[in-house]
Amino acid sequence: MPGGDQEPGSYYVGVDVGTGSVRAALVDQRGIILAFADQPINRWEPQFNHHEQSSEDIWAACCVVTKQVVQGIDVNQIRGLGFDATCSLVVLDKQFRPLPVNHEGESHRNIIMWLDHRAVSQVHRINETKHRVLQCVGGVMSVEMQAPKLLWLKENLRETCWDKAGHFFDLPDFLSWKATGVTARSLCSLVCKWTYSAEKGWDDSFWKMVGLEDFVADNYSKIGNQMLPPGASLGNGLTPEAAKDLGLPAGIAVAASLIDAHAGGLGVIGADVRGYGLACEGQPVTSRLAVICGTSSCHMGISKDPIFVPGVWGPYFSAMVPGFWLNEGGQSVTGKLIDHMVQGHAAFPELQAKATARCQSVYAYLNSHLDLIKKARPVGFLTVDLHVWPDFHGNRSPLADLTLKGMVTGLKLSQDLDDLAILYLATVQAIAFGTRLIVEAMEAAGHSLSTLFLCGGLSKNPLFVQTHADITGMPVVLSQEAESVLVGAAVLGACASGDFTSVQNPLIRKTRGIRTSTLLWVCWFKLGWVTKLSGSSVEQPYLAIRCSDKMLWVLGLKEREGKVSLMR
Ligand SMILES: Nc1ncnc2c1ncn2[C@@H]1O[C@H](COP(=O)(O)OP(=O)(O)O)[C@@H](O)[C@H]1O
Ligand SMILES: O=C(CO)[C@H](O)[C@H](O)COP(=O)(O)O
Repeated sequence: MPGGDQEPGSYYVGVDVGTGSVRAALVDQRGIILAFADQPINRWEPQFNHHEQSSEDIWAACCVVTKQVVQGIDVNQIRGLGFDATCSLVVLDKQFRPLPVNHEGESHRNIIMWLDHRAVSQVHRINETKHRVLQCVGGVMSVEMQAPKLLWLKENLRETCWDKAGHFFDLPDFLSWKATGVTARSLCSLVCKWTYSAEKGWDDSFWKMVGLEDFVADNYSKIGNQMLPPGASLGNGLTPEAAKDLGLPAGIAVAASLIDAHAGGLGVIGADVRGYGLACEGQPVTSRLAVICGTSSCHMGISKDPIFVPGVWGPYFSAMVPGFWLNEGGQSVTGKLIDHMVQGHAAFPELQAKATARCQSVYAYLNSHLDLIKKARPVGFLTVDLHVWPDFHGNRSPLADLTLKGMVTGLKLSQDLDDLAILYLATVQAIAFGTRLIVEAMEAAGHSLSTLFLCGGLSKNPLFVQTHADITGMPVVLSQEAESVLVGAAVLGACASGDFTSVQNPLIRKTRGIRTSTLLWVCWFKLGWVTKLSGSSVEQPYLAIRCSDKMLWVLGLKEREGKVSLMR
C-alpha cells in the first residue's frame, strides 16, 4: 500500500477463516505481513455429507489469533480490521444465540458448512424452477449455496431451528456483525451465494417459487435488507465487547467483509508484474485469473461487461473488484482430495515416519520422492498408466453436476511408497486438468485469459503450481506474500479506515489501466518468483488415453463433444 495520507506507522489487521483454520495477520501500509498466527477450528460430520461448525468456536479462534499478531505493538496504531471467511451458513435465534442445524439438537453446531451436501433434493427442486436468478449462477444452482440449505432447514428442522431463527448470516457477515453489532450484509456474500442482485435487489418471485416466501413476508430482515460494498466502514467500528475479546481498541474501523476466495482474488489480481516479461504486463487486468486453492479451488476472473459461462458462477457485479463483473469457477475439493488420497493410502504411515525423520512435510517428501523415481523421464510421465477423476465431491465447474463421483483407473496390487507418490501425482494432475476445463469454458464464453495468479495453502506446493502451469499452458504467478488471502482481508480494513482514498490516481497509472477503488492498493507487492512456461512438459492427455466411450459416458462427458475431444 504505497503512498497515501495515512498516519505514519499505521497497521491493519486481516482475519481469514478458512475451512480448517483461522488465520490473522498484522499488515503495514505497504501491504507487508509483519505478524501471522493461525489456529485450527472444529468441524463435525455427524453423517455423510453433513458438515457443521460452531460460530462461537470460530469467534474464539479469531480472538486468539488476533491477540497473537498484535502482541508487542502499540495497538493504537491499528487503523482498521477486515474479515474474510468461507461461505458457510450461520444460524442464530432472535436474541443472536446459536441454533442447532442438526437432528441431535446440538446448538453449538450452528453452521452448515459450504461443502455440506445435505440439501440435494432441495437444490434439484430449485433448479427445476428454471427461475431467472439461476442465470447468474451458471444456469444451475449449487447445493453449496444458501437457498437449498435454508429450504432444508425449513423442511427438516422446523421446530428446533427454523421457527426460532432470527438471523441467517453468511459466515463473513456473521464476523463483521460480531465485531460491530451491525447486521448489514456484504454485497459479496449476498450477490454470490444468496441470489441478491446489486442492481435489482432481492427477487421476491424466486423465494416464493422455491417455498421460502417467509423471507419476502418479513422484508428479508432475517437474511439481510441492508447491504454494503466490501470494505465499507461498519457503524461505529469495533464495539467495546468485541474489542476486549480481540485485544484491540474499541472504535477502530471494521470493514464489510468478503468471502475467502474473493479476498484471495483481491490480494493477488492487481499484482505488479513488470519486469518478468509476462504477457499480462501489457494487457488489462481482465487477462488474469486468480486461483485460490485451499480445501477447494476457486477460479476468479473479471470482465468489464457481464459474461455468462455455463457451469461457472456469475456474472456478479462488483462482488470482488469494484466496477468489474466477476465469474467464479470452482472445484469443491482439491486440497481436501489430495489429503484424502495421501492419508488413506496403505503406505501413509511409512510416508509420515520418513517425512518426520527428515523434518519435512509429507508433501515436500513426496515431491522429492517423485524426483527420485522419475528416472530419465519428466515427472509427468510417471502416470501414463494411472488416472484419477477428481470429482469425489461432485463437479462444481464447468459440468455443474453434484452427482459426479471420483474414480481411479490403473490400480495394481502393490501399495508401497512409490505407488502412493504416483497416486498423489495423478491426483494433482487431475485437479490441474480440472482448472484447464474451467479456463477453456471461460474462454469459450468470452474471457481472454493469459496468466494464473495462485494463492492459498496449495500454492505452497511447488508440484501443484508447476503442474498447473504445465497443464494449462499458462505462466503462474505467486506473490511474495504467501498469505495473500490475509492481505486481501487487511485491504478491507485499510479501506474502511479511510486511509487510502487519496492514493488512487498514482496507482491507477502504475497498474496500466486497472480501475478500482482503493481496494487493490495493497496488492502492490513484489513478486517472489514466476514460473514461466515455454511449452507443456506433460504430454499425457488427462485420464482418457484408453477410455472407452462407455467410460466417458460414466464420467458425464459424452454429450460434451468439445471436452471429449480434449480427452482423447
Ligand atoms: N506447505 C504445503 N505444502 C503442500 N500442501 C500444503 C501446504 N500447506 C497447506 N497445504 C495444503 O493446502 C490445503 C489447505 O489450504 P488452506 O488454504 O489452509 O485451506 P483452507 O483455507 O480451506 O483452510 C490442505 O490440503 C493442505 O494440505
Ligand atoms: O465457495 C467458495 C468461495 O466462493 C469456497 O470454496 C469456500 O468458501 C471454501 O473455501 P476454502 O477452500 O478456502 O476453505
